[in-house]
Amino acid sequence: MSASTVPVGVSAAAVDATKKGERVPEPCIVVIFGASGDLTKRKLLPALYHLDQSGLLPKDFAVVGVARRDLSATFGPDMKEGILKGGGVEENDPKLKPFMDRISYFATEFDDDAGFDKLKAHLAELDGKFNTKGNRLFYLAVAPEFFADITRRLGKHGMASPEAGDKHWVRVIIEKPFGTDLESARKLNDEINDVLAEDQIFRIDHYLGKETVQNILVFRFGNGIFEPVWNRNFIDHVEITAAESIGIEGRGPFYEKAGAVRDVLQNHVMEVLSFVAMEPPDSFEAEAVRTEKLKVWRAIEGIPVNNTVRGQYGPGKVDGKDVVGYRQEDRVSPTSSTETFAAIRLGIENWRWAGVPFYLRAGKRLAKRVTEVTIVFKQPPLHLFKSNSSEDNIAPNIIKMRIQPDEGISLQFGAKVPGPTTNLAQVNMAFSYADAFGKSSANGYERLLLDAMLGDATLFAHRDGVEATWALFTPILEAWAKVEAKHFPNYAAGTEGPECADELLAKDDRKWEKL
Ligand SMILES: NC(=O)C1=CN([C@@H]2O[C@H](COP(=O)(O)OP(=O)(O)OC[C@H]3O[C@@H](n4cnc5c(N)ncnc54)[C@H](OP(=O)(O)O)[C@@H]3O)[C@@H](O)[C@H]2O)C=CC1
Ligand SMILES: O=C1O[C@H](COP(=O)(O)O)[C@@H](O)[C@H](O)[C@H]1O
Repeated sequence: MSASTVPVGVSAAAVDATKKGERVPEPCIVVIFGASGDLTKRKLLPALYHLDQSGLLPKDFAVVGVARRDLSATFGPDMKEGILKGGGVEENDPKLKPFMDRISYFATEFDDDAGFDKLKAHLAELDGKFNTKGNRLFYLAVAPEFFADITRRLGKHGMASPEAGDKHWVRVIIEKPFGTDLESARKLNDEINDVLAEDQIFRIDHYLGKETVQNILVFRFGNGIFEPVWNRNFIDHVEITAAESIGIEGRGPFYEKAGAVRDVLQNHVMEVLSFVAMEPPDSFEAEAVRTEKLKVWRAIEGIPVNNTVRGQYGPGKVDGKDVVGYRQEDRVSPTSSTETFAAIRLGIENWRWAGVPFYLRAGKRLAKRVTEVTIVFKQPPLHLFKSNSSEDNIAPNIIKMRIQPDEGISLQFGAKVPGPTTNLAQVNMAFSYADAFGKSSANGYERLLLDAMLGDATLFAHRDGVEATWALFTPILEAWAKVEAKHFPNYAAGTEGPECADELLAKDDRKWEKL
């Protein structure tokens, strides 16, 4: 298959590796708990389909969706619709029917022991039909309160480890949020480790599946020119933004308990931060990468609450349309104190980063969807040239790593304006993923599902890492919980966020990048 015929959603390199036999998983059944949910339909099934389309799934393979309602009649068509819409797939794609034929639905309550016994028997039957050899990848695409219970039941009903003497494997992918604070994360880790060995557990953060997030490591460690300046001697400060223009998309009960810190900052943004700040690992193996990430999180000094701000959106306009405020969203309290925006300033106390502030922000219903890392460099020691604009003289060099949308990397630098005087203006050198490699409809789950089937945990969270990030955010959440958010709502939907976020940077004489 040439690069131009690689199906959307999967990289040409992955397909090449498969052709060489390097990355084809063993036969297996993927069992998705929460199969009637939003995540399964919008992300997981399209991702599995992209893998199948590219020949990255084993020939002997099946998917079983598990949820409580009897959906046997509607599950197939419903999932097919998800694949067509979410996967950029044509209805007449010849690979669609054979893929759909390998998907089935199984109804049980998650606390029904008889249901789990029947599920075990059902999977054994499918092993016979699809030659899947007893290998299982369980995916817990369910609300966090079910993670421990389902795992316990898998153990109780003999599904958490391969049958005695078998060479087969059982792995479990667990969705986020992994706990709601340090104590609950520790408890959850203990409960899950009671049943599963650490190498069976795949705590997923779909940001790590994004090509542009992985590319942070490639940019830094796969090139010779960036790493020498990637430190406190050259970098003034770092900004990481995860801004969304969408609201809570009908997930009121979930979001009321979560908020921007638990939903995005503690996990997605901290994962990105670890890639930006970590030391080069000894190898690109799970243990080595996780060790370096953990060192970053552990080197972060406690974040004082006055280095944090929170916000909640009120009514406003997004993309020219009126939208309601958070407190008016379906199944949200009209007096809710849940933050839909959070920003923090933190410092990493190690040799590389001492004295360099990192500013992180995440929020919903902002002016634009943009996830981006901005590295702002120090000024040259002397300004020799005049600028065409008053701003340019003080404009620093900036590397922007755009995670989404318009994925790419740009470098801002000063250039001579053509003409008889030596004046300077800021220009951009830009790399665009779409221009270089073509557009992709991958959603981040393709790579992670494939890695889990292969038993490669490099891009998954380890228990120590989850606890280290919770240790940083738990005191903030506790402090916020003690003080009523009387100022909520404090930003209008469709804007740059609350004023207090600007004030956080103004204290340091800095400004956020405009969204
Ligand atoms: N949606 C997203 O974009 C993202 C979601 N996540 C995480 O993924 C997980 C799932 O999210 P999402 O798909 O949105 O959730 P949904 O609420 O859409 O789906 C929940 C699923 O769990 C099933 N379920 C709930 N209670 C029971 C029960 N007692 N017995 C059996 N089945 C039950 C539901 O089945 P039924 O329909 O039969 O009630 C449904 O299939 C969450 O942890 C979330 O944080 C992470 C990143 C993004
Ligand atoms: O985990 C989550 O992530 C999404 C944002 O993911 P993205 O890939 O679209 O950037 C967020 O909308 C959601 O609230 C959160 O649960």
